[in-house]
Amino acid sequence: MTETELLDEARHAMLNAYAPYSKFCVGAALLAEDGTVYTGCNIENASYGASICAERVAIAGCISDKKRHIRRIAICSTSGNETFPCGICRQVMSEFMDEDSQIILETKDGGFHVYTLAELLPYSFNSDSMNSGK
Ligand SMILES: O=c1ccn([C@H]2C[C@H](O)[C@@H](CO)O2)c(=O)[nH]1
Ligand SMILES: [Zn+2]
Repeated sequence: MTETELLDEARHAMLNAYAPYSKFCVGAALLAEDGTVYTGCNIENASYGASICAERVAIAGCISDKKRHIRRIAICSTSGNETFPCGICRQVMSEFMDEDSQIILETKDGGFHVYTLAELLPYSFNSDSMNSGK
């Protein structure tokens, strides 16, 4: 599954976004350890704080299918430019992705830019943080 193929899946998932409040539609597609692709769209709520991002919807599908390792994730949105994942999504990604795993963002020209998780979330809090004092 290439970067472009994964972005195509994300773009397709974006069509299902439920975003009546922000009107900002996001799609995400991730590649699990076994090569399965999981997709997600943002799902908003009248109680705004109950909304969930596309990335976490995709991750929830993957984890509830008992795949615990994510190789890469692609994200696109109606902004037509790079949509960086929010802080909560970066933290959730860090639970299931390696520091050097790829986050693929669609760019304005229809291309993409690849970041590593470490670039987007340096010095992350993880399970090692809790064990380091023992
Ligand atoms: O990376 C992002 C950034 C924002 N959103 C959603 C949350 C909300 O529904 C809308 C506006 O913030 O976009 C995502 O799904 N992923
Ligand atoms: Zn998010």
